[in-house]
Amino acid sequence: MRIHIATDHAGLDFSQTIQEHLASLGHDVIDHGPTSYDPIDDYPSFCINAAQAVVRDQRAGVEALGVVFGGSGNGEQIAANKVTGVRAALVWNHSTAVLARQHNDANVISIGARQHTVDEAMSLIDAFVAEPFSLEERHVRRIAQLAEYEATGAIAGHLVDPA
Ligand SMILES: O=C(CO)[C@H](O)[C@H](O)COP(=O)(O)O
Repeated sequence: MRIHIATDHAGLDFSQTIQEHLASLGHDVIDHGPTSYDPIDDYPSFCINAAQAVVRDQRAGVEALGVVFGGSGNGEQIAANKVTGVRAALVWNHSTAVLARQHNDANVISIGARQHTVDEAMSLIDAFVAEPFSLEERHVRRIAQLAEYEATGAIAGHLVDPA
Protein backbone atom coordinates (compact mmCIF):
# COMPACT_ATOMS: atom_id res chain seq x y z
CA MET A 1 0.00 0.00 0.00
CA ARG A 2 1.22 3.49 -0.76
CA ILE A 3 0.53 5.77 2.19
CA HIS A 4 0.65 9.53 1.85
CA ILE A 5 1.41 11.35 5.11
CA ALA A 6 1.11 14.99 6.12
CA THR A 7 1.09 16.88 9.37
CA ASP A 8 1.81 20.27 10.87
CA HIS A 9 4.18 21.17 13.71
CA ALA A 10 1.84 19.56 16.26
CA GLY A 11 2.24 16.12 14.72
CA LEU A 12 5.77 16.23 13.34
CA ASP A 13 7.40 13.85 15.87
CA PHE A 14 4.43 11.54 15.54
CA SER A 15 4.60 11.63 11.80
CA GLN A 16 8.28 10.71 11.69
CA THR A 17 7.88 7.76 14.07
CA ILE A 18 4.80 6.51 12.28
CA GLN A 19 6.38 6.80 8.85
CA GLU A 20 9.23 4.56 10.06
CA HIS A 21 6.70 2.08 11.44
CA LEU A 22 4.71 1.97 8.18
CA ALA A 23 7.87 1.63 6.08
CA SER A 24 9.03 -1.25 8.32
CA LEU A 25 5.77 -3.03 7.45
CA GLY A 26 6.61 -2.72 3.76
CA HIS A 27 4.36 0.20 2.87
CA ASP A 28 5.48 2.77 0.32
CA VAL A 29 5.41 5.90 2.49
CA ILE A 30 5.36 9.35 0.91
CA ASP A 31 5.86 12.36 3.18
CA HIS A 32 4.13 15.59 2.20
CA GLY A 33 5.72 17.59 4.96
CA PRO A 34 6.58 19.62 6.75
CA THR A 35 10.27 18.65 6.69
CA SER A 36 11.31 20.64 9.76
CA TYR A 37 9.71 21.99 12.90
CA ASP A 38 8.15 25.42 12.60
CA PRO A 39 5.75 26.19 15.45
CA ILE A 40 3.76 28.59 13.31
CA ASP A 41 3.40 26.50 10.16
CA ASP A 42 -0.08 25.93 8.70
CA TYR A 43 -1.59 22.52 8.07
CA PRO A 44 -3.85 23.14 5.03
CA SER A 45 -1.33 22.91 2.18
CA PHE A 46 0.46 19.85 3.61
CA CYS A 47 -2.80 17.99 4.08
CA ILE A 48 -4.26 19.06 0.74
CA ASN A 49 -1.10 17.89 -1.05
CA ALA A 50 -1.31 14.48 0.62
CA ALA A 51 -5.03 14.20 -0.12
CA GLN A 52 -4.54 15.16 -3.77
CA ALA A 53 -1.84 12.52 -4.10
CA VAL A 54 -4.17 9.84 -2.73
CA VAL A 55 -6.86 10.70 -5.26
CA ARG A 56 -4.33 10.89 -8.09
CA ASP A 57 -2.95 7.46 -7.20
CA GLN A 58 -6.35 5.86 -6.79
CA ARG A 59 -7.50 7.23 -10.15
CA ALA A 60 -4.35 5.74 -11.70
CA GLY A 61 -5.18 2.34 -10.17
CA VAL A 62 -2.51 2.52 -7.46
CA GLU A 63 -3.60 1.25 -4.02
CA ALA A 64 -3.16 4.32 -1.84
CA LEU A 65 -4.40 5.83 1.40
CA GLY A 66 -3.58 8.97 3.35
CA VAL A 67 -2.94 9.78 6.99
CA VAL A 68 -2.81 13.35 8.25
CA PHE A 69 -1.88 14.54 11.74
CA GLY A 70 -2.38 17.69 13.71
CA GLY A 71 -2.96 18.64 17.32
CA SER A 72 -6.62 17.63 17.26
CA GLY A 73 -6.79 16.29 13.71
CA ASN A 74 -9.93 18.37 13.11
CA GLY A 75 -8.49 21.01 10.80
CA GLU A 76 -6.43 18.41 8.98
CA GLN A 77 -9.54 16.33 8.29
CA ILE A 78 -11.35 19.46 7.08
CA ALA A 79 -8.43 20.34 4.78
CA ALA A 80 -8.25 16.85 3.28
CA ASN A 81 -12.00 16.82 2.68
CA LYS A 82 -11.70 19.94 0.50
CA VAL A 83 -10.10 17.75 -2.19
CA THR A 84 -12.58 16.26 -4.64
CA GLY A 85 -12.69 12.50 -4.27
CA VAL A 86 -11.43 12.47 -0.70
CA ARG A 87 -13.38 10.89 2.13
CA ALA A 88 -11.38 11.82 5.20
CA ALA A 89 -12.41 10.48 8.61
CA LEU A 90 -11.30 11.67 12.03
CA VAL A 91 -10.15 8.52 13.81
CA TRP A 92 -9.95 8.48 17.59
CA ASN A 93 -10.43 4.86 18.66
CA HIS A 94 -10.27 1.35 17.22
CA SER A 95 -13.91 1.34 16.21
CA THR A 96 -13.74 4.63 14.29
CA ALA A 97 -10.60 3.36 12.52
CA VAL A 98 -12.30 0.15 11.39
CA LEU A 99 -15.63 1.80 10.49
CA ALA A 100 -13.83 4.48 8.45
CA ARG A 101 -12.98 1.69 6.00
CA GLN A 102 -15.92 -0.70 6.48
CA HIS A 103 -18.71 1.86 6.15
CA ASN A 104 -17.15 4.98 4.64
CA ASP A 105 -14.43 3.62 2.38
CA ALA A 106 -12.38 6.50 3.76
CA ASN A 107 -9.26 7.09 1.74
CA VAL A 108 -7.72 9.48 4.27
CA ILE A 109 -7.77 9.46 8.07
CA SER A 110 -6.87 12.24 10.43
CA ILE A 111 -5.46 11.68 13.92
CA GLY A 112 -4.87 14.19 16.69
CA ALA A 113 -1.28 13.84 17.83
CA ARG A 114 -2.07 15.70 21.06
CA GLN A 115 -4.89 13.25 21.81
CA HIS A 116 -3.01 9.93 21.66
CA THR A 117 0.27 8.24 22.40
CA VAL A 118 2.26 7.36 19.33
CA ASP A 119 1.64 3.66 20.04
CA GLU A 120 -2.11 4.25 20.08
CA ALA A 121 -1.90 6.15 16.81
CA MET A 122 0.11 3.36 15.18
CA SER A 123 -2.45 0.80 16.18
CA LEU A 124 -5.29 2.99 14.85
CA ILE A 125 -3.50 3.37 11.52
CA ASP A 126 -2.73 -0.36 11.32
CA ALA A 127 -6.40 -1.15 11.98
CA PHE A 128 -7.51 1.30 9.29
CA VAL A 129 -5.07 0.03 6.66
CA ALA A 130 -5.92 -3.62 7.35
CA GLU A 131 -9.69 -3.20 7.09
CA PRO A 132 -11.39 -3.60 3.71
CA PHE A 133 -14.45 -1.65 2.58
CA SER A 134 -17.51 -3.82 3.22
CA LEU A 135 -18.97 -3.22 -0.27
CA GLU A 136 -22.42 -3.44 1.32
CA GLU A 137 -25.06 -1.88 -0.90
CA ARG A 138 -26.23 0.75 1.60
CA HIS A 139 -22.72 2.04 2.11
CA VAL A 140 -21.97 2.02 -1.62
CA ARG A 141 -25.21 3.97 -2.17
CA ARG A 142 -24.39 6.61 0.46
CA ILE A 143 -20.85 7.10 -0.79
CA ALA A 144 -22.21 7.47 -4.33
CA GLN A 145 -24.56 10.18 -3.06
CA LEU A 146 -21.63 12.09 -1.61
CA ALA A 147 -19.76 11.81 -4.91
CA GLU A 148 -22.84 12.92 -6.83
CA TYR A 149 -23.24 15.96 -4.59
CA GLU A 150 -19.56 16.76 -5.00
CA ALA A 151 -19.89 16.58 -8.79
CA THR A 152 -23.31 18.20 -9.32
CA GLY A 153 -24.40 19.96 -6.14
CA ALA A 154 -27.44 17.70 -5.97
CA ILE A 155 -28.45 14.14 -5.09
CA ALA A 156 -31.02 12.65 -7.47
CA GLY A 157 -34.20 11.63 -5.67
CA HIS A 158 -33.24 13.51 -2.53
CA LEU A 159 -33.97 17.04 -1.51
CA VAL A 160 -30.77 19.00 -1.06
CA ASP A 161 -31.01 22.72 -0.43
CA PRO A 162 -29.25 24.67 -3.16
CA ALA A 163 -25.77 25.74 -2.06
O1 LIG B 1 -5.03 20.42 15.23
C1 LIG B 1 -4.84 21.40 14.57
C2 LIG B 1 -5.90 21.95 13.68
O2 LIG B 1 -7.10 21.28 13.85
C3 LIG B 1 -3.54 22.13 14.67
O3 LIG B 1 -2.51 21.18 14.76
C4 LIG B 1 -3.55 23.00 15.89
O4 LIG B 1 -4.61 23.94 15.78
C5 LIG B 1 -2.22 23.73 16.05
O5 LIG B 1 -2.28 24.52 17.22
P1 LIG B 1 -1.11 25.52 17.64
O6 LIG B 1 -0.88 26.46 16.47
O7 LIG B 1 -1.66 26.21 18.86
O8 LIG B 1 0.12 24.68 17.90
